[in-house]
Amino acid sequence: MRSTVSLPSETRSSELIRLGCVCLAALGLVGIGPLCLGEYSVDILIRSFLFGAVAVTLDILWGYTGILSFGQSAFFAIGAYAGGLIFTHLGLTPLDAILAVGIGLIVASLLGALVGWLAFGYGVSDLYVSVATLVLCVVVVRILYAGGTFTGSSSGLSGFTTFDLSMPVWFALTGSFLVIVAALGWLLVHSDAGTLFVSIRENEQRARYFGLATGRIKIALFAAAAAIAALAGFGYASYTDVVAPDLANFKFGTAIVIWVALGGRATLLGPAIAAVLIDFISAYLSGSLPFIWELLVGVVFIAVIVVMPQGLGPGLARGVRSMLPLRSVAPSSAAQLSIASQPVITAQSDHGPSAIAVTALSRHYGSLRVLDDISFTAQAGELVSLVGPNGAGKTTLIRCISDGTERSGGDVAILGCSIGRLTPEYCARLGLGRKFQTPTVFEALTVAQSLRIARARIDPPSLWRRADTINLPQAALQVVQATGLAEQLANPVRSLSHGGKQALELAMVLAAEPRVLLLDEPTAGLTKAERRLIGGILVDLVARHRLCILLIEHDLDFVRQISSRIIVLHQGRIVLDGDVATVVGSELVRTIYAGEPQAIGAMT
Ligand SMILES: Nc1ncnc2c1ncn2[C@@H]1O[C@H](COP(=O)(O)OP(=O)(O)OP(=O)(O)O)[C@@H](O)[C@H]1O
Repeated sequence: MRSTVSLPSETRSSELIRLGCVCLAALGLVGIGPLCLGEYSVDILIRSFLFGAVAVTLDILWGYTGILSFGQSAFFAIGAYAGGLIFTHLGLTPLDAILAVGIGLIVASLLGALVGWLAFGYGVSDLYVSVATLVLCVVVVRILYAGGTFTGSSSGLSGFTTFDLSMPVWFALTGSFLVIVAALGWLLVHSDAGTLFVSIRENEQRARYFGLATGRIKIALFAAAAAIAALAGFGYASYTDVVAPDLANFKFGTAIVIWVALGGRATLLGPAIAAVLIDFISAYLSGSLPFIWELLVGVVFIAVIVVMPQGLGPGLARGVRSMLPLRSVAPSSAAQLSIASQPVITAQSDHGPSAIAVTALSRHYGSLRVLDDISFTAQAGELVSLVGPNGAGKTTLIRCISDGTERSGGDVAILGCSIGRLTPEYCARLGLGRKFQTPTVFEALTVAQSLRIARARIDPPSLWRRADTINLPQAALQVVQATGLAEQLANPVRSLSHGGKQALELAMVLAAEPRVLLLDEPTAGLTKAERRLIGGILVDLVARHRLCILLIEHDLDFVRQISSRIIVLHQGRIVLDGDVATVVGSELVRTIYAGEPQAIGAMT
């Protein structure tokens, strides 16, 4: 059975109305700006608006998705040089202009995809992304220097013929560009796809274990951000008719990072405003205080980071909210649960391939052999408990079953398919669900958003819409309802208790509709009643839906009540594999647990 969790939908429409009002107000300001401002201010702001748009792209990358890039300057320069080079060497026909925009967009997005592919390779730390983008800036600057008369080398290109537009028109064009980029960015980050970006920032590993190809998502996002930065760069070259290698410099790249940090990460509007204001003020200061203006900007940056580590945006937003009687977002209690009768977890045949088949599996860290010659199978309709003393290798075994890159030797097959060297997201796509030992959740998301992310592979998220319902399988809904999560759908996950997070992770794993479940101590931290309930749900999943569950538990009483079979692991080897009565009555198990009297008590 699949159930539908309905969420308050009026929130989205009121948000869209507010966005429309803000955009109209911003466009109004852009319209009247040249009438109120002096020529110098208009000149600076035309440039600042373009920088503001680039800051928005970096905020989506860094603030929302956790990708700290210093390379937006390089993409900005690529767009600028595409314009500069075409206008210098070819001319300014409409075809030339289209060619320049096209080349800028294509080169920037392809290079973005390439750098993303290199930077987001698995096993690579987040720091590598920042280093890779710094290197990108250096490489682009060196290429521009090496271009000789073609790129103008260190002097760049200037004085090329460009669009003959008045300052008010440029002001309207670049201002509207900023408003459009910010509005589209807002729609994106407030859509289900935006929630997916935040889930990657919060806990990429968890997202991957839901079968989400986070590397590909980040590459696509990085390439799109590169393209928009290039478009802004093209606008810059077209307006100023000057391009220089400094545009690609990591100094400019770092300035964009500072704008975002000052404006407030993951606020979108904050970085846009900060970029415009700082560039505008800097232009004035650099004229009147040529030797110390950079120092002043640095001091302000440090002061803001110390006083408001989250930047100016969130503080300003709080101030505005406290002054204006804005309607608050509908509370979680407004969410309704309804059930649609539709079979989702299909009953599995007992005659197919084994749900889990592990053959001669080994895992060693250097000379330390943690797992040795592990072989067993588990069928659909079996609840196999994996027990053993601390350090026996239970978690390592689950890791090797759910991630093809983990094991040192042997083979693992899920539902008849060998996982080979598949990474967790592709193992998950074979029908595998994994719950981690400690609650592994998305702290900054709400309970409802977390459940939606767990379903993202099955119900792909929209790039601009936020769904007002979540389809959940019956088992996930049962966990949500029985553990009180249903009343906390709009609450942030970080506000949940340890037990609440445990229950949420289990509900998320079940929401992804796995056919093979790997559960590492799923009831740790739950109350006795909740444990009973979870036990009942697991038994039901196995009995009615013929799922296969491999469960690690230290509470052997719990194990005895729900298991159809028990595997005992000791010092990285399987020492016993049998039904509950055989294992409980085993002298060998008593000996293994000799140091743990409580466990023996529970087994007997
Ligand atoms: N990345 C690693 N590098 C080195 N040794 C590791 C690594 N991961 C696990 N080990 C070692 O492997 C052994 C088994 O660890 P594992 O966590 O699988 O045991 P466990 O049976 O799950 O224990 P527990 O019940 O306490 O969770 C331990 O001795 C541990 O120190």
